[in-house]
Amino acid sequence: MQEFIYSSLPSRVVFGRGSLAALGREIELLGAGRVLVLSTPGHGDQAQAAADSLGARAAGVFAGAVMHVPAEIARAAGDEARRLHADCTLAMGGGSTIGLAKAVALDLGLPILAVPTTYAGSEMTPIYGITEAGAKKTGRDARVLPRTVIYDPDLTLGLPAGLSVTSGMNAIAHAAEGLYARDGNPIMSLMAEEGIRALAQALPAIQRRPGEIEARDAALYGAWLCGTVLGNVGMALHHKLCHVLGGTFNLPHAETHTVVLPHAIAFNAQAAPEAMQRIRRALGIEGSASAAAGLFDLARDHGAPVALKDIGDITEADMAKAADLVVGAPYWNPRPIDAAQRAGIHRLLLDAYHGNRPA
Ligand SMILES: NC(=O)c1ccc[n+]([C@@H]2O[C@H](COP(=O)([O-])OP(=O)(O)OC[C@H]3O[C@@H](n4cnc5c(N)ncnc54)[C@H](O)[C@@H]3O)[C@@H](O)[C@H]2O)c1
Ligand SMILES: O=C(O)CCC(=O)CC(=O)O
Repeated sequence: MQEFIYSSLPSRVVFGRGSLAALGREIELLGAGRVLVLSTPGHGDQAQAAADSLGARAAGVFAGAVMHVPAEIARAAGDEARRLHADCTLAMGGGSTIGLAKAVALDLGLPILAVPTTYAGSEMTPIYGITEAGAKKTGRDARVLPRTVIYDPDLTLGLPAGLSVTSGMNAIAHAAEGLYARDGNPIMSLMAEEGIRALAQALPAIQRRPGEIEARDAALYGAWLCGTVLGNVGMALHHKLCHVLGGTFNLPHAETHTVVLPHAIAFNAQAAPEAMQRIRRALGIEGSASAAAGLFDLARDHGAPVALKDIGDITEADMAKAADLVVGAPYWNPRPIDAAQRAGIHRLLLDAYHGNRPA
């Protein structure tokens, strides 16, 4: 057995169909009396309904969350929280909304109650990301970890099939990198493998029938596990690539993870054989396909994009700039990233750009 250190993060999870009904009780347990409800612009009505259900404990609604948390939006939400004398935020939505709550927590120390409606996993992590002047800055801070998370699969029934698959792949990416994290441990590996298995089984069912609650339930369970892994152990090359592509080239988050993951896994395959075995097992691969090819097939066969050129305003020439940014400030990786790897990273990005299936 490898040597390891295991410490768990303090958060309370309420899971199950209809669990949003426990919102009032959970806010009361947090001792909050002036809750600012956050959402994206498209979900202002849902946020308002949650605020209405809280009655006098609600201070207001800020429905301005935007992907990758632009710094000016974070400042505007913080100003609104100050103006309303908020003592807590309720983040109802995907990673963008939860990310905005985290930016407010970083600024004002307000506790977060998160109600995730995608599979991105941010609700289980003390990781924040804020984008300013074309660069995404990420960090870890205990203040941004949501205190309470309500997982209600009913709220995910309206998530379109396409976004469900890419968001699920985003979650799978957290677990896949957790399997070879520098600070990995056996508990996180168990969670990672189970999280990938749950999502790999649920996503095809959701794509066939987006309204099937059993599959939604399993996907949210998988997202919880994968998010927990991301929160507890370090990220590596795959996340670095996605942070550069999202922060600098404004590519959509979940789609970028979906396209890049097979290529990052292929790049790391020889350096992390046990992780590859676990990913293959979790994906249910019986033949000779690699973990990387299995992930590519899971995305391609269920309607998700597999090429960067198809998901945003980005050119083949941008891949060289992205490679420079990744190599210039790398995250730890099982296959170390230094200047000598630049050509390999550039090749990886070109494969992702064109949507080539990894061997
Ligand atoms: N810090 C972390 O640990 C962490 C982890 C994962 C992702 N993130 C961040 O999260 C962001 C991406 O989050 P995301 O992929 O969840 O996307 P998102 O939150 O931007 O949501 C995507 C779109 O789907 C809509 N939506 C959300 N839930 C819905 C539902 N149930 N039904 C219908 N529509 C719904 C949203 O309104 C939005 O328009 C990125 O900024 C990323 O960096 C952070
Ligand atoms: O933008 C953030 O909040 C960081 C995102 C992160 O670390 C996980 C991810 O890329 O999905």
